[in-house]
Amino acid sequence: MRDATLCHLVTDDETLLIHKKRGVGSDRYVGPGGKVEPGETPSECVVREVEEEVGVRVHDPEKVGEFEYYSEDWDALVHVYRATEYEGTPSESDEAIPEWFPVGDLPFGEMWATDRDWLPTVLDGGTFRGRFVYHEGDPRVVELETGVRVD
Ligand SMILES: Nc1nc2c([nH]c(=O)n2[C@H]2C[C@H](O)[C@@H](COP(=O)(O)OP(=O)(O)OP(=O)(O)O)O2)c(=O)[nH]1
Repeated sequence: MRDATLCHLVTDDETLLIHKKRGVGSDRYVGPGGKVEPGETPSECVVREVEEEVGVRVHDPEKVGEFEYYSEDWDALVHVYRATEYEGTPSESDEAIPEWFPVGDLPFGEMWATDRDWLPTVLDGGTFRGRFVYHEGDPRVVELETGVRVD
């Protein structure tokens, strides 16, 4: 199972999403993130990916969740982080266009369907663990627990 990361950067009442220009999830809004490289820890990966995709450096991202997903041709374990402190101004890269959204008004219609099941918990400071299955590109929840310990 390959490892990947996602980062949800949260300020007082907004969160940063990206519109990916290519790769998994392109044309959807997602948190910045990507594949964990050999020799790298997930927390090193999330800092590197955020910097590569939107040009800001997050400080002390905290792991707040994880989900495993299975699809016809691959599976992955995604480590989800929340960060509140960062340096720099989000800017467009060749991979992504960053955009801030009010935490109470997220573009769920243009996100992975299962994000609406766990993202509000994360933005609210909670934790979760999930297991999803993707069928023809559409994920559905098989199992989801909140308020769990993740590390
Ligand atoms: N929000 C959300 N993100 C997801 C879901 N499934 C899923 O893989 N992702 C994220 C986790 C990773 O950040 C990314 C997939 O990793 P990837 O490494 O294949 O994507 P990438 O094209 O950005 O690759 P990379 O070269 O930047 O490493 O998509 C999902 O259901 N919801």
